[in-house]
Amino acid sequence: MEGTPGIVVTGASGRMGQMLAKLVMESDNLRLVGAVERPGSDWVGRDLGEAMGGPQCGITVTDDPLEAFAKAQGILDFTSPEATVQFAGIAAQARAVHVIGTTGLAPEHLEKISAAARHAVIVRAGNMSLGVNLLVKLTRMVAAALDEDYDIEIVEAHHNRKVDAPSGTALMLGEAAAEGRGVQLDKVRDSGRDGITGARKTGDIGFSAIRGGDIVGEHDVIFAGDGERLVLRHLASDRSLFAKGALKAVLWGQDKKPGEYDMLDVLGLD
Ligand SMILES: NC(=O)C1=CN([C@@H]2O[C@H](COP(=O)(O)OP(=O)(O)OC[C@H]3O[C@@H](n4cnc5c(N)ncnc54)[C@H](O)[C@@H]3O)[C@@H](O)[C@H]2O)C=CC1
Ligand SMILES: O=C(O)C1=N[C@H](C(=O)O)C[C@H](O)C1
Repeated sequence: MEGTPGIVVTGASGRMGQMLAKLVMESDNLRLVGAVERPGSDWVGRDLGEAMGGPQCGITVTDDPLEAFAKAQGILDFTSPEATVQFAGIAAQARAVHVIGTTGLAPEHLEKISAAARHAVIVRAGNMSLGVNLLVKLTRMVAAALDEDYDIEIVEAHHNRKVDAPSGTALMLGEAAAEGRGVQLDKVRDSGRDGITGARKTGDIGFSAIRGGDIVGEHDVIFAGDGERLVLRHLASDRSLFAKGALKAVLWGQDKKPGEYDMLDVLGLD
């Protein structure tokens, strides 16, 4: 195990954090060297393995990312936009590969992440699964092949704890559809219809979000024309799918030049 990249998992008590920590501990290619939680979390100061309901693993959860990142070659980060921006700066100082799965990032967050990527490798994607990244490519292709007679609607469904909408994946798919059509998404985006909205505008890309129960993540890209409808669909039924993609990304990034990358780069799909 010596010589394999040392990994810190942030948001270690979260749904993704726990999944990532478990997979890194099971990995032959990566070594877990730290776990970070927000100040005030009752996991801080506890052994991570025990806090996850298993045997001790010798990693104490900390709320000090500076100290934790200093000994890491990779950071797996599925937290919140504010935390991710802070972590991007610290990971860049440590020259650690920063894999960002966090969604709900606003333009001001993205700007700061881009600044950090001048000094270190950042891999960021709203969805780290192979299936969704293939769907991104298919969406771009179909949107380029069909004209505006086909209305594009993106429908996503997630668990009832999700805090952002549309999902990061839905936005990736929307960007791909807009690219295929040769337009800018922010000019044609239509999210959250309610009330007397008026008829649909030709060329808009619509977004709808369903929240309920324990749905892991489902996405449909609908191309609705007169007399026919084409639906591209991805259904995730296990979060380990995303975590496996993140582990692949942190290994891939180890020998890359500083810059911003995505999962299409990691998976060789671009
Ligand atoms: N890109 C992808 O493939 C995927 C992305 N996600 C995204 O990952 C993020 C997290 O999702 P979940 O794990 O479901 O949420 P969660 O709420 O279960 O976990 C987030 C964790 O981050 C921690 N956190 C917040 N601020 C922090 C700070 N300053 N320092 C350290 N820890 C901090 C929270 O305490 C919490 O434990 C969301 O933005 C979600 O959309 C989720 C699944 C897949
Ligand atoms: O919050 C989640 O759970 C998920 N978030 C990502 C998103 O916003 O698209 C990826 C996945 O769908 C699960």
